[in-house]
Amino acid sequence: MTAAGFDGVERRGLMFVLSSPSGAGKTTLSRLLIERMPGLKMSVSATTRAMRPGEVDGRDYFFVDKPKFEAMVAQGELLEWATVFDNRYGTPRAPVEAALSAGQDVLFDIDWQGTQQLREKARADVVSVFILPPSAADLEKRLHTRAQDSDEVIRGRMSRATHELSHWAEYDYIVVNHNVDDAFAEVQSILKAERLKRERRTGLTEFVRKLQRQLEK
Ligand SMILES: Nc1ncnc2c1ncn2[C@@H]1O[C@H](COP(=O)(O)OP(=O)(O)OP(=O)(O)O)[C@@H](O)[C@H]1O
Ligand SMILES: Nc1nc2c(ncn2[C@@H]2O[C@H](COP(=O)(O)O)[C@@H](O)[C@H]2O)c(=O)[nH]1
Repeated sequence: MTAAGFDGVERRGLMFVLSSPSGAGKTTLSRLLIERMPGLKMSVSATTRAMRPGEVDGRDYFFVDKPKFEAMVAQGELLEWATVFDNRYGTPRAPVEAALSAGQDVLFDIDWQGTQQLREKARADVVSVFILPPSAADLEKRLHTRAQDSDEVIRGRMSRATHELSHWAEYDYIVVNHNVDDAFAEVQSILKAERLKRERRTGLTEFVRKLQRQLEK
């Protein structure tokens, strides 16, 4: 689970988690992170929810039916899973383990239940960020502007937002998504700083020893 960092110091890969009430901007920020941060791989979840217009199976989600999802759970194929808005969502284990072993960081767009499960499994390697919308009105507007869910689905997501919000204090960082550029810059800074944390830079001792040997010459 180690990778050469950009500066040549080996480090452990990390699991970078974004959570928020539906519509606050996780998907938007995740896409930007994947585009602009080398060494970061998106975890593609499995879900039983219906595909939205424009979504692609295997890119946005693995769309599966309930029996298939239950089989994945039974066979231990999911690192975490939860029921959200009456649908099941879960993180396939194998791609995450493969990415971490290959020295990549992994990005998760999952809810608070999944985040709790990841934390229980790998506390030291999970960095979690909760995204807040600037206001309830903005949140509702964003869900409508996205234009991918029915009014009934949007009402359901808005009524669940309070419960989602109640988990904000479990997260390492809180970002208010007023505008995408600023929120992206903040999330990017968090990832950059976490990549530099001493505890996960397993190659530091060796790196510093080498420096000392050079200095002693
Ligand atoms: N800062 C922002 N200002 C205005 N609109 C935004 C902002 N961030 C995201 N949006 C828009 O809000 C909508 C919802 O964003 P997005 O799909 O990223 O939310 P999400 O948190 O991933 O939602 P879900 O949990 O339902 O998947 C999208 O149409 C997106 O373009
Ligand atoms: N615990 C998990 N939650 C997940 C996963 N994949 C997505 N999600 C969360 O579900 C809701 C709804 O997503 P949507 O795409 O239907 O709008 C959102 O909060 C996601 O973060 C997962 O694998 N595990």
